Amino acid sequence: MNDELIINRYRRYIIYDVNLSEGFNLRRDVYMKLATIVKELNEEKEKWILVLPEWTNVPHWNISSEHEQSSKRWSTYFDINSFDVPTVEFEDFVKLFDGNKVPINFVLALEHSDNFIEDATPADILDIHEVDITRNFRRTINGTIISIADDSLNEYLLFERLFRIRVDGFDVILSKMINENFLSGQIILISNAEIISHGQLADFYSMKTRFNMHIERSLINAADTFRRQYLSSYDDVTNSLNEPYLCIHLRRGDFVTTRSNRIPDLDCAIQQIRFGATNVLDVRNIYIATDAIDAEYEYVKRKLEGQGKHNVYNYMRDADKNELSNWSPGQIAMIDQWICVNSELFIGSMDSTFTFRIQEERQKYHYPPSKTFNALCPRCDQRIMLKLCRQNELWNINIYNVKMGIDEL
Ligand SMILES: C[C@@H]1O[C@H](OP(=O)(O)OP(=O)(O)OC[C@H]2O[C@@H](n3cnc4c(=O)[nH]c(N)nc43)[C@H](O)[C@@H]2O)[C@@H](O)[C@H](O)[C@@H]1O
Repeated sequence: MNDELIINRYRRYIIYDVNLSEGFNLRRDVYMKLATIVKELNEEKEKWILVLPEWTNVPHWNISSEHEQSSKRWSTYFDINSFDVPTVEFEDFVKLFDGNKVPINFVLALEHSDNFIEDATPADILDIHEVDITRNFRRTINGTIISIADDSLNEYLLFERLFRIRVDGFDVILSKMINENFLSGQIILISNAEIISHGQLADFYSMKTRFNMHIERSLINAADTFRRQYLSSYDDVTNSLNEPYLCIHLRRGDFVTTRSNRIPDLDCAIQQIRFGATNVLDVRNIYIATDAIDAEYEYVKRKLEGQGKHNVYNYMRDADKNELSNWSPGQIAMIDQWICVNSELFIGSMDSTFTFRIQEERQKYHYPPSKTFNALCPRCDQRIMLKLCRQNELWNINIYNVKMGIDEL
């Protein structure tokens, strides 16, 4: 970090929070939107620093007390020095204020507008209006004021002025709005930041942001060690022991009930995985990243290994128990992701942001789209598969994200 951006309480800061029901991988996406805003703002004279919100109350994570503190920090999952905007972790930011609450000059509380405007301009931002902070923030039992998306911020922040902003606004519009209306503030909180749309998904800023978001080194090392040990996968592809492997992201958990029409049942998944490992790749090793319960995972493994042609692995089930105790659920999820990033062929789960982040990482390392943007088809009924999955007969590499410029198989 150059001198100009040295973190101190006199610089300008953007803090944001996200609806707490959003999971880890969607929140990662929200960071990318905020990073784009900060980059836009930093094209002007002022230098803004992005405060990285703590990973608190992440759904699906059951954090043990041993990992509680570290699991909140971004540096536990990412090499934050690789980020291409100036950032500070929330915990470190708060420390700059010597135990006092941090004064937030403006809270910009985002709300969805009724009309989504495809080509919105700053003039299309509806209803920027100031509201009485005491009436619009809920009060806790002891009378203090809490923020809109994340109650826990109340402990550290002191809110001065609140604006409700009804917008389906793109990242670029928000940076213009801040420049035009809120530059008198030194610290701004954008609440419910998940509402911001990616205005420039394919443009230089956000692709660069994505590509500069490197996974934390010790997680990569753990994944790489596992790859070598169990999957015979080496970064040096000239190594004579190197073998390709298939990676599946088999999303179960809440998707079994909330998205049952978007994921296959286990037998249908097994059918597709077997086809991928035998007909598409002809590989021995299959890695399954999954949030499945043990009984489901064991069933899939038993069926796939039953014919004696394939071996199935999963970090949480196969890694050394001492090593496993080092990691929290979020870190194990990142290890799973990195193993999938490095597979010869990846097949994910529809609608899962966990899958999307793997696909983006693979793009970064130039894996062919045809081996990256695939998802398990929800049904194995041949008629439906033909309709949904664009591939012949039984197999179905589903070109999932055509917008990303995917080639045909
Ligand atoms: C539609 C939305 O989808 C969102 O899920 P989705 O995008 O898959 O992705 P995430 O929001 O990250 O939530 C998935 C979480 O479940 C765990 N998980 C899922 N798949 C795996 C896996 O393969 N390995 C490991 N180790 N962990 C996994 C992990 O903790 C991860 O952060 C949900 O968070 C929302 O509640 C909502 O349902």
